[in-house]
Amino acid sequence: MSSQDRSAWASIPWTPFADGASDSAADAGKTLGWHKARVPYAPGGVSLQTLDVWIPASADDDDPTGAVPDAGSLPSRPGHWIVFIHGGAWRDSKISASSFTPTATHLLRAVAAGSGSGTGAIAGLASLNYRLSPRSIYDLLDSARTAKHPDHINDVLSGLAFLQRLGGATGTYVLAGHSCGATLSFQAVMDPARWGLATVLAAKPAVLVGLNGLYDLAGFIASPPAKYAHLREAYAEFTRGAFGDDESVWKAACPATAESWPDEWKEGKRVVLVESREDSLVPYDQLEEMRAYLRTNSSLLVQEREATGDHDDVWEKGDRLAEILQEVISGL
Ligand SMILES: N[C@@H](CC(=O)c1ccccc1NC=O)C(=O)O
Repeated sequence: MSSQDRSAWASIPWTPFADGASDSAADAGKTLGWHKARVPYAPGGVSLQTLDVWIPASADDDDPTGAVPDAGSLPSRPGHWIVFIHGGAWRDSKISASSFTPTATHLLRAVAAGSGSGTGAIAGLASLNYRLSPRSIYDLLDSARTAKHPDHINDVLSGLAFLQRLGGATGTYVLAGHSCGATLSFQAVMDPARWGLATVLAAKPAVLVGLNGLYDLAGFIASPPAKYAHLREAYAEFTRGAFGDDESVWKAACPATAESWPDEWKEGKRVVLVESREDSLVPYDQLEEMRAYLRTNSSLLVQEREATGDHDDVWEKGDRLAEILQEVISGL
């Protein structure tokens, strides 16, 4: 860890993470853990090159007078890390790392209730921001919103590497991503040289969890399923916005069309694909294509889990996502 890493980490204090929405009045306001919001992970970086971290309260922290962890420390807990990458078509500034908050609440509540200890223990949670592509010309005035592939994946890898230098997300950890965040999760286990990058991770994740993911943009744009045909222009617009006009770049970047990448993921154990049949923005076909690719091109264990509701419900509610992540963690 460099002194630059140390001061970036220490620049954000730990704050108590309280149970804001517990059904049980007795639990409301209970400290579930400690939270750091928007920690800068890139030296001299912009507002979106930041990450959030949550650490479960330990038994010692139950004392209401228990001291807040030192801003320079990353308290160590037994168990596994989960890292989340949000979606929003590489451009929606209303969606950020904080979209993991409902899920983090459910997970840390389970830890506090004792159902998340032992084999299913959680060492920490992280959620990454990354620079976005412009949605309109006005966004070009904001240096956090002028990203073009591979800037998004570059930021994701930089955030992960930073967290690992601090001692988080080491060992056997889980990387989960929603929508274009699922695309980014799969890109994160490919050789960074594919993107002309040299970012070194201490370890890649052992499990990927793709939620309502985008896995083949060129295929969707060429022939969208009938019920989603009205979205073709929207897909073409955000795909060009993120990757440019060259279709071969889209194919090389998407995990269901990029060639023979599973060989580059030595740590890979398992892929969990989650999709809702009620998703009005991403068709189930994307999951099916990803599953077929993995069955043909890898010996990874591929599992499918259903979610309900529309595209964003899975992270807006967070209960089903927490359940899936707990199941994944207890299988490690
Ligand atoms: N609200 C988004 C739309 C969006 O996120 C989206 C639309 C269609 C398919 C996938 C999407 N998001 C994936 O990250 C936007 O502003 O473009």
